[in-house]
Amino acid sequence: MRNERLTERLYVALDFDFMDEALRMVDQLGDTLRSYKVGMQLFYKTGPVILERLHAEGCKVFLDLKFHDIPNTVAGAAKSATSLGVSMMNVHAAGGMEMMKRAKEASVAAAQATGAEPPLVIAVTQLTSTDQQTMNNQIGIPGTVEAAVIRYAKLAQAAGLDGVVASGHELPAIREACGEEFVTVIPGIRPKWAEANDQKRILTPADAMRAGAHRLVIGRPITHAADPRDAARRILEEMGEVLS
Ligand SMILES: O=C(O)c1cc(=O)[nH]c(=O)n1[C@@H]1O[C@H](COP(=O)(O)O)[C@@H](O)[C@H]1O
Repeated sequence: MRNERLTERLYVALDFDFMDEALRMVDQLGDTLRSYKVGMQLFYKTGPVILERLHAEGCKVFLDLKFHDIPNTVAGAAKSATSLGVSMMNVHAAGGMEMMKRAKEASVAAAQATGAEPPLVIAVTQLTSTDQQTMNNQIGIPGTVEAAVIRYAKLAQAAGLDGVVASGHELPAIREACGEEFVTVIPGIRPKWAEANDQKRILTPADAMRAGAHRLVIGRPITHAADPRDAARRILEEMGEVLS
C-alpha cells in the first residue's frame, strides 16, 4: 500500500452542503488529486448519486459514515455501502468486536456476489478532535488517548478489519501493536501554513508520512484555501519530500 502513487495516498474530504460545490472542487483539483472522502454532510444531502458522479470521473471514494449500531444493522449498512462501489468505508471501533466482524464479513460477501474488489473496512478509534481531558472527563474513558487508540486498533485487527482511522500522534504505537500492513488512515493533518480549526491532535503532512501513515485525509486546508489546487500541490510536495 505504501507503494501506491502519492495522489492515491491523499483523500480530500468533500465536506460540502451541495453536490455542485463538491463537484466544482473536484473539477478545480483536476488530475492533481483523484481520491475523495464523502462524509455525512454531503451524503445525507445527495445520497448515492454523488458516488456515481465521482466514480464516473474515475475517482476513488472513501465513504465516511462511521457506522455504529447493533451488529445486524451495521452488517446491513456495510452491505449497502459495498454495493455503491466505494473503495473504503468506516465503522466505530467502540461498536465492539462482533459489530466490526459482521461489517467486514457482510462487505466481503456483497463484493463477492458481484465479483467486485471488496472495499477496505476500517475502524475509527478516538476522533482527532478529542483530547485526553475530553476523553477522561466527558466520555469517561480513563488513561491516555494512546492506550485507548491501541486497544481499539487491536480489537479492530482481531475482528478482521483492514485498518484504523487515528491521529498521527498514535501512528508509531499502532504500527508496533498491529504491524506495518495494518492500514492507517490519518486525518487531523495541518500543514504549518493552515489553521487547526476544531482539530486537537494534529500533525503536518510531512510528520505523518515520516511516522509511516498509509493515507492522509485532508479537508479544509485544501477546500477552504484561496487556491485549492495550489494547496494540494504544496501538500503533495511535502509528502513526496519525505518519501524521496
Ligand atoms: O473518519 C474520519 O475521516 C475522521 C476521523 C477523525 O478522527 N477525525 C477526522 O477529522 N475525520 C474526518 O476527516 C476530515 C478532516 O477534515 P479537516 O479537518 O477539514 O481537514 C473530516 O471530514 C472529518 O470528518
